[in-house]
Amino acid sequence: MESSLDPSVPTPIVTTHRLTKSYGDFTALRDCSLEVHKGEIFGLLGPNGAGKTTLIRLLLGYLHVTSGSCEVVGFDPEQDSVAVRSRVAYLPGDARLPRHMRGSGVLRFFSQMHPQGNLERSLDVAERLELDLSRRVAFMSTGMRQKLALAVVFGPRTPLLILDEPTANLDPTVRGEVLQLVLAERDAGRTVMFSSHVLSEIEQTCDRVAFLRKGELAKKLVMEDLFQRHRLTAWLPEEGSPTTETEDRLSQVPDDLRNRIEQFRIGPSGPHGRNVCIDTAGDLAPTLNWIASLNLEHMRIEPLGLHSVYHSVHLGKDSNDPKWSRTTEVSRQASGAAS
Ligand SMILES: Nc1ncnc2c1ncn2[C@@H]1O[C@H](COP(=O)(O)OP(=O)(O)OP(=O)(O)O)[C@@H](O)[C@H]1O
Repeated sequence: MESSLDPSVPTPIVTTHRLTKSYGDFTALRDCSLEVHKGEIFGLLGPNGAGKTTLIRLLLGYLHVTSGSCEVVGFDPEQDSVAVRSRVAYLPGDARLPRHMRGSGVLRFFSQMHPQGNLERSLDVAERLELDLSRRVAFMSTGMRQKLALAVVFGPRTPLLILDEPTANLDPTVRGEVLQLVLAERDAGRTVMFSSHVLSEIEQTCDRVAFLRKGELAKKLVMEDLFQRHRLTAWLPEEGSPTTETEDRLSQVPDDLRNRIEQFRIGPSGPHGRNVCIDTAGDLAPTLNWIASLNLEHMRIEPLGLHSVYHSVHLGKDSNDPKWSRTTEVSRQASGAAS
C-alpha cells in the first residue's frame, strides 16, 4: 500500500477487491470492492444479515476468504492476521468478556494483552462513560458490558479502529458520548470504520458510507454530497389561482436547473391543492429563485438525509453508481402520471 505525497489524494488503509465469502451454497458477501481512507470515519450500513460483520471479520482474518482479496494497514489478513490485529482495535458485535473478573481487572488484562495497550486511556474512557469498574462482569447489565468493551477497545493507540455496532444497548446520553469518542479518534488522525443501524449516528459522524444489501455493496456515499440534497414540498393551490399555468411552468424546469433537480412530482389533489415535491442536489439558491417565481404555498425544505437513501437501497431501487442516480421526471408526462 503506497501513500501519496499529495495530501489531497486519500491514502487507503483498507482495500478490498471483489472480496467474497461463501458458506457452502450461501454467499454472505459477494464481490465487495471498497477503500477506506486514512483519517476518515467510514460507516457500514445495511439491514440485518446484509454481510457487515462478515466483511469486518474477513478484514481481521477471523474468516477465510472464498475469493477476492483485501489489505488492511498494509497486510493481507489471511496471510498475516497477527500483524493486522496488532494494528487494529476491534469491537465485536458480541463482545465476550471474562465474567468472573471485575471491570478494572478486565481493563488491566486487555491493556497487557494488546501490544499497544494503554490502561490509563481505558480507565479514562470508562470514567467518561460513567462505568462502575468495581463490579464483576457477571453482574453487569448489557449496557455496562458494552461500556466496558468500549473502554477496552478505545485503549490501544492503533491506526485503525473497527467497531461493530458500538452504540448497541446504550442509552441516548452514552451513545452521544461514544460518538464524541469516535470523532476525537479521527481528530487525532486515526481511522474509524463502524457499523450501525442508527442512521442519525452515521449522519453525525461518518465521512463516507457503504451500504450492503444481501451480501452486495449496493451503494457508496460521500456524506458531504448527502448534506447537499434537499426535499422541497409545497402546495399548488387549485382554487382562485391559475393552476394549469403554474403546473406548466413547474414541469418546464429551466435548463440551468435540470442537473440540480433529481426528482419532481405533482401529486393528486388534497385539502390545500396539489402536493408538489422536488428533490434537489447542490446549491439550493438557484432552485429557490425559480420556485419563488411560481405560485406555490406552504413551502417546506428539509435535508433529504440518510433515511431516504437507506430505504431506496434497502428496497433495491438504487444502482451501484457511487453518484446519485438521477431519476429526473421533469416533463409533462410526470405531472400527468401523478394526477
Ligand atoms: N457461519 C455461518 N454459516 C452460515 N451462514 C452464516 C454464517 N455466519 C453468517 N452467516 C450468514 O451470513 C449472512 C450475513 O451475516 P452478517 O452477520 O455478516 O450480517 P450483518 O450485516 O452483520 O447482520 P446484523 O446487522 O444482523 O448484525 C447472514 O445471512 C448470516 O445468516
